[in-house]
Amino acid sequence: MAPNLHDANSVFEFVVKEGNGIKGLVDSGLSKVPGLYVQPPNERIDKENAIKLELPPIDLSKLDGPGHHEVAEQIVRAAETVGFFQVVNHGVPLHLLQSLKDTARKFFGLPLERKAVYLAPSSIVMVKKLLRVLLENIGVKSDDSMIDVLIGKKMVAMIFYPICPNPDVTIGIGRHSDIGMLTVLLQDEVGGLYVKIEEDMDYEKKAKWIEIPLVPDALVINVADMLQATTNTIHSQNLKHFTVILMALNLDDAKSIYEFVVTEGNGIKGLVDSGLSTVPAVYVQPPNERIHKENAIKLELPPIDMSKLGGPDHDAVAEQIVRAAETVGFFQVVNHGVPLQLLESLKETAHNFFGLPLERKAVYLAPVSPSPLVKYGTSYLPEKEKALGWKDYILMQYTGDDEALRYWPDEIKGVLLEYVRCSIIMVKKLLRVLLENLGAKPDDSMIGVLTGRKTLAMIYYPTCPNPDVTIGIGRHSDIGMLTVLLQDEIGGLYVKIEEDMNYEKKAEWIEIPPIPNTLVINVADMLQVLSNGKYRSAEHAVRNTNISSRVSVPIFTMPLETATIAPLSQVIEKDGIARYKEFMFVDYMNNVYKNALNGKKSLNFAKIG
Ligand SMILES: O=C(O)CCC(=O)C(=O)O
Ligand SMILES: [Fe+2]
Repeated sequence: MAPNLHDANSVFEFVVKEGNGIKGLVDSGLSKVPGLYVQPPNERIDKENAIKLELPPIDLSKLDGPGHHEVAEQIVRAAETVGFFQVVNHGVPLHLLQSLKDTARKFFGLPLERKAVYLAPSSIVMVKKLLRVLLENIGVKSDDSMIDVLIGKKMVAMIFYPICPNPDVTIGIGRHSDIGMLTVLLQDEVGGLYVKIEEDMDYEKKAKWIEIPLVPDALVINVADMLQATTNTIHSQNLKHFTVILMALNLDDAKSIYEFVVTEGNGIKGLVDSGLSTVPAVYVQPPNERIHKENAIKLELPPIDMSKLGGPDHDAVAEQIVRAAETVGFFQVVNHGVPLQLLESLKETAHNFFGLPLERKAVYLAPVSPSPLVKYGTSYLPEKEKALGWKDYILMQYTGDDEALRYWPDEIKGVLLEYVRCSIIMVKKLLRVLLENLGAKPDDSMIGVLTGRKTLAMIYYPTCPNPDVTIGIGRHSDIGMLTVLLQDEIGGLYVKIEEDMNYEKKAEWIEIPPIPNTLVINVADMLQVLSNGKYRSAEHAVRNTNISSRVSVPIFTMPLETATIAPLSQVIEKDGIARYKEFMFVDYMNNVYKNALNGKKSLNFAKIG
């Protein structure tokens, strides 16, 4: 129902209370602005009284080079005079600016609950640089923590100015200054942003306004109240306001979600933090990929006591390990040699890491990571997966302590190194038991080759508003030898039941329940191949929950890339047939990594027949 345009109450009700906005008003087909929107003459902007800002855009790329002083001087001059300037080569990707404008237009056509906003990390980096220059100029040595305080609060907005039938009498936003430190603004190609000329601005012409002209690819920066105050009273402690460019996130637009989550590296955590209440369509799994809790039973195998290996109960414990590897392919271990205190720190460290500001994690995104050993991301192969997984991760290759200390993120490397050191001892013991049972006589060098490659991960599964339709990690088997997994108390790890598993009940999944102080161990593909299929590299997946976020910390032990893998001769002899061919591990790995996760299809590469 369109409002009666002569009745201010009815207009107010329609635009403000019902939330139709000015857009709703324009869409209802009005030809003249309602009285409520007519500004008193002195609040209007007369275009005749305006001049254009003549300051050329400032090239921020020069800030890090020999031109630093000159550019810094330009920034300072602009901040001291007009208080507005424009920047190019600002580090915010240009395609992002375009998609921001596109999304902004679509955005206002969407129902309210489908709107979410996020900060482009690159814009924060730029603001920090500008602020540093401006503070240095007034003699303030700013450190990271001071800058973080000054821009601790970030507000984003997206503003839509509908076409106006009488632009001479209306105002989009009335005269004001911004309250924060610095404002970053992206304007589109329509124009209309004016700065009021003050007497001390030294403009010859008797103009009232300076128009900020349109410069392609530029961002507009303006000094806000706190920076003006800061230049006088820098020690004041309550300076925490700052406004920054926003990015609009259209939750129905798969491309925009992908850019936000994957390309910019906000991850699912960023998505959840932006306050969404339903899962975007790209995360909704086809029904047959979901885990139905009703179809699951709990693993009833008690945890295996690793401390008994080598003692009088050795054979009984070895037997438990072998049985578990032959049946479910998953088991849990206690007295595993990894200090319990370390398990707690690992979980806490994982939560802390994913809680870091985006800039600290996004440096490890694959295209920019300082080392191929470290990779931060969300789905493993997002460009190939039909529906994306509801998780974020950081992956690290272990190639030795020195490289780990040098390249792994500072916040996590200490605990992870200790974890891999203690775990590998246990993995080697398990492997020895499992290989000896097959009739092999594994020496240290064989065990060394088979576990030569180690990949660690910290995985973060954010709370999910619709856990019944998403998947944290889709069905897959691990590719290496044995996986060690620390899971927290939330649960969600499920193993797929196969026909030959001999479960009486008609269940589809076995849940691996969290048990304090234990580690989960599972057989991976290479061990299935070596055993000629005797040990089961089980298909597994992770379900999300809407109760809490979950973390897990796996170590994937694998053969060296150059290792030749084939069923052990002792087993072939006994079986009378080889079920898998001989191949180099690197070829197997490359084949898996080029495809999206797909149950146990990975093993087809090695199958004979
Ligand atoms: O997080 C988990 O519980 C399992 C993770 C997993 O299966 C994997 O990363 O391969
Ligand atoms: Fe796995």
